[in-house]
Amino acid sequence: MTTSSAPILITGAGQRVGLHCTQRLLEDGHRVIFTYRSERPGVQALRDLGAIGVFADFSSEATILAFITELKTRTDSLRAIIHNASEWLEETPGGEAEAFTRMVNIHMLAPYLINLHCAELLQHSNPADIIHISDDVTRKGSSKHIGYCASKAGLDSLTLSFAARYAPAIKVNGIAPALLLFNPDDDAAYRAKALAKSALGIEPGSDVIYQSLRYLLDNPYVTGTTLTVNGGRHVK
Ligand SMILES: NC(=O)C1=CN([C@@H]2O[C@H](COP(=O)(O)OP(=O)(O)OC[C@H]3O[C@@H](n4cnc5c(N)ncnc54)[C@H](OP(=O)(O)O)[C@@H]3O)[C@@H](O)[C@H]2O)C=CC1
Ligand SMILES: Nc1nc2c(c(=O)[nH]1)N=C([C@H](O)[C@@H](O)CO)CN2
Repeated sequence: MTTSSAPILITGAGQRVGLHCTQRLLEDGHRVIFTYRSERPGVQALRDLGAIGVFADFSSEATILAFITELKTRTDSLRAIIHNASEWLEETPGGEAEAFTRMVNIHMLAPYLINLHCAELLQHSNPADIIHISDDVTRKGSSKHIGYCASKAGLDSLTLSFAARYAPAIKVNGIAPALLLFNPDDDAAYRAKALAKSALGIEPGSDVIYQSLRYLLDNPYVTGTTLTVNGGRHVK
């Protein structure tokens, strides 16, 4: 399989899923530009592997536009754009509106503005892809992460709209995972409860997202689709 010389852009790749997928894409022979907000060991590890790290804070229109401007000084072409950056915030007393606004900006405004302003960078790639990392929770809602779920549902809508707008030049798809990786502070009771929610009952890790990315990048006949990667939560 020949890989395009144009780099893949992936957001929020300093840790966890984004870090793993970036490492796998580099192993596949892709060039990668990744964004980070915090300087983490994973950021330097990716630089050491030859990836280009660009600072980005997607919490406001101004900082999103500043990133787009900086990106265009680093490349004049892209093979794909993968929107992975995310915050998973619960409703907290007095902090609801601020958290809601942050997540709408990260999960909706950033993909929206980047897709609008950076589609031109994809024009010389064939195939060209935009991939939104969403969440299976949009299927039924979430009583504990109302704003998060709503913002991810908005991202699912962007998948449909941009797929229609950019076809046939650019494929636009989503991936909707359920539990992938626990967080360090998840206790045993939470872990058991989360595992019991799916038919397959496992913590799959990040590679199931890389495998989904690989499928979407390689398949010429899929657009406007959001892949469910949830261990069978919907049949439990
Ligand atoms: N982990 C899981 O089990 C699941 C994950 N998902 C989705 O999969 C994707 C990857 O998940 P995971 O790896 O756990 O994600 P993380 O929670 O680790 O977040 C990924 C990155 O997003 C970046 N980020 C957060 N806020 C901002 C911001 N305002 N501006 C720029 N970057 C920001 C962070 O960057 P930095 O560290 O540099 O600050 C962080 O490293 C996400 O979209 C998530 O919603 C969906 C379902 C389950
Ligand atoms: N940005 C993030 N989004 C999500 C995370 C995370 O750690 N960061 N984690 C989850 C949970 O694993 C959830 O799927 C468990 O039911 C959801 N989104």
